[in-house]
Amino acid sequence: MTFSATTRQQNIERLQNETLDLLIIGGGITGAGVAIQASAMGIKTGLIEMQDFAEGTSSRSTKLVHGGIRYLKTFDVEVVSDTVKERAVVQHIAPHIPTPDPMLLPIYDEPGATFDMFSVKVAMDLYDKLANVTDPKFTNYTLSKKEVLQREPQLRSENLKGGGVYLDFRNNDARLVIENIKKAHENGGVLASHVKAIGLIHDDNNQVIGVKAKDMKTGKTFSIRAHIVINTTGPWSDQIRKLNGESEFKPQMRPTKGIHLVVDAKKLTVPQPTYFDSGDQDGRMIFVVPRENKTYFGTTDTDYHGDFQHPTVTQEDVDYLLGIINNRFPSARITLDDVESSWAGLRPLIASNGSSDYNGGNSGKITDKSFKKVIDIVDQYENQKVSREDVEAVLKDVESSLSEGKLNPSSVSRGSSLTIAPDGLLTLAGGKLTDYRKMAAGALALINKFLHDKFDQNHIPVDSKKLPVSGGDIDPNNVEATIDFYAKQGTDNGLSKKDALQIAHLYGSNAARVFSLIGKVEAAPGLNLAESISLRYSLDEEMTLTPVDYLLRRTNHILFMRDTLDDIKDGVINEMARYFNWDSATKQAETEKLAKTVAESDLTALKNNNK
Ligand SMILES: Cc1cc2nc3c(=O)[nH]c(=O)nc-3n(C[C@H](O)[C@H](O)[C@H](O)COP(=O)(O)OP(=O)(O)OC[C@H]3O[C@@H](n4cnc5c(N)ncnc54)[C@H](O)[C@@H]3O)c2cc1C
Ligand SMILES: O=P(O)(O)OC[C@H](O)CO
Repeated sequence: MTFSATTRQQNIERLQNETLDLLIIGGGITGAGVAIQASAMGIKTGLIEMQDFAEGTSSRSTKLVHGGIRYLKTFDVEVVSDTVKERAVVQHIAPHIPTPDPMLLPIYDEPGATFDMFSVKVAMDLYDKLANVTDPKFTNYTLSKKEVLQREPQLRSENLKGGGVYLDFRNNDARLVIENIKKAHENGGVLASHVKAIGLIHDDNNQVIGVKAKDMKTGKTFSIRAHIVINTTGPWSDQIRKLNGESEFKPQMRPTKGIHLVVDAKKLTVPQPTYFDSGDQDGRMIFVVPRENKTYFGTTDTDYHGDFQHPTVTQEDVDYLLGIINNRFPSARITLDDVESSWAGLRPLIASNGSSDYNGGNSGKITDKSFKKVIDIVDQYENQKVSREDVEAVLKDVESSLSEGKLNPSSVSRGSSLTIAPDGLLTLAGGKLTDYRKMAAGALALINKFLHDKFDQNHIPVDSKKLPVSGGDIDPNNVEATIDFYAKQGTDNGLSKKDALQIAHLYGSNAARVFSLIGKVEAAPGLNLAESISLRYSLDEEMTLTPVDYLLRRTNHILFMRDTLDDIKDGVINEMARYFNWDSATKQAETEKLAKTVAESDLTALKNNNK
């Protein structure tokens, strides 16, 4: 089903001229999850995303679908319980994306260790129980020190006590977003990338009835009308909430930056995803994950106040991660020059989330000073010396100062929150990518109620656990066999098995649509047939508008296939220039944007500084 640059133009026209039931601001995983469910329920749904879909946090994660076993240590059992159960759900609705891949958790006997051999078994048993993991192929087990070193001989052996192995899933975060977006489009949703909400529109009762929007490609501004508006802008959530001019605006978000570095697997070899304490007693745990023939590792967790659209990797971030990796894998001796690619993203943490709280509650501790303030003001109120408003003012002040006892970023709960502002603006923020479906289901229950109560609409809820994403028409219990089946359509039409499998793994059941281009699409100059049909499909059906969209988010070329990137990038640019009929200035600008993105990814500036 066409979902192209032309569709984008048509959808912008529709957004200007039709009143929606629901407008979603933000096209990361949270917005995409709301869009697929709302559109499937027959709710007239629009979504605007100011960048490319998934260009925010949802393409910059650790690329896992996981329950966060470390959150058990801060007793965030609710987050773990919700997210670990969601792993299997996401794998069922998007079988070609999350892949089960048991995590190895080496245990070191050192101060501040998150787990020891006893507690890791307890945690893994709880983790499996919460997720109802019963398949002996995936239930957890422990390893002796010798067994751990047999698996990962580069690991430091001093103080190593053994390890735990438990099920988690590797993921392609940006692919999960675009497959939700495409399905929402297939369901009748009206979605457009590079459209930014720049203002809220209110009726005479100061209720939000739409947004002022800006086409970021043309600069043209226009209005979009909707009965309900939901803010799913992740780290940007406060910026949207501020648009309604709330006089007593209190920030809700506490964005923290996390970075990842990618090296060749020959430099750092792990047979499976591996997860261990940083060793710095900072509450951090670090992932090391194999991907294609690379290994990536991360992540940091530092409060961030910079440019949300361009979080960058700093020398300090690199030093921190390389220090940890070279301590844990002493023979690897990874240096900055070994880094082939990288990425930086912002967690949309809820500031008031205490370390053991979920859904935006606030079990954070307040200081004695604030506690005394509350007691005094209530005492004065009881003696009719102050008004109720005076009490409310103090309580509001204390609530916002909950971040007084600012938790270490890694102790802040990864829970989500769904809030309604006085003008009716909904905000769905926080959480993890893993529980996007559940977060969206919660929001849809509220949206459906509003549409019923205020607009007399009756939409039958869908079981989102059984709502496959685009490309997800695959037996979740028989993924490899189904992928092989699809790949055969490629080899039957002359593709190599490797190329056919790569397309089938990336596009799932949509691989059939990609292979149907064979015979219609020639191999473009500088590209082989497989890359040419993959690119054409992405241009026609994934609203791919730029080379960066294709090489960074729709495929893994920039992050995990760096060896062949230089061979194909000119072919991609030339084919897109032909497809879009770019003039030379546009082609030059897109070429420069790609070069800038690749230079940022491979840390050229830091490497030059170190010369
Ligand atoms: C380093 C790191 C590692 C992580 N690892 C994992 C992991 O492995 N597994 C996991 O489950 N979770 C992980 N997470 C968490 C997960 O990535 C996030 O919870 C999730 O991606 C947030 O998605 P979102 O849609 O809420 O936000 P985003 O993906 O940021 O989407 C918000 C979108 O809103 C758009 N936007 C902003 N303002 C406007 C506007 N005015 N108009 C229109 N659009 C606008 C932005 O461009 C953006 O695309 C990680 C996060 C980080 C930072
Ligand atoms: O938010 P953290 O600290 O659990 O880190 C995110 C991980 O890298 C994957 O979820």
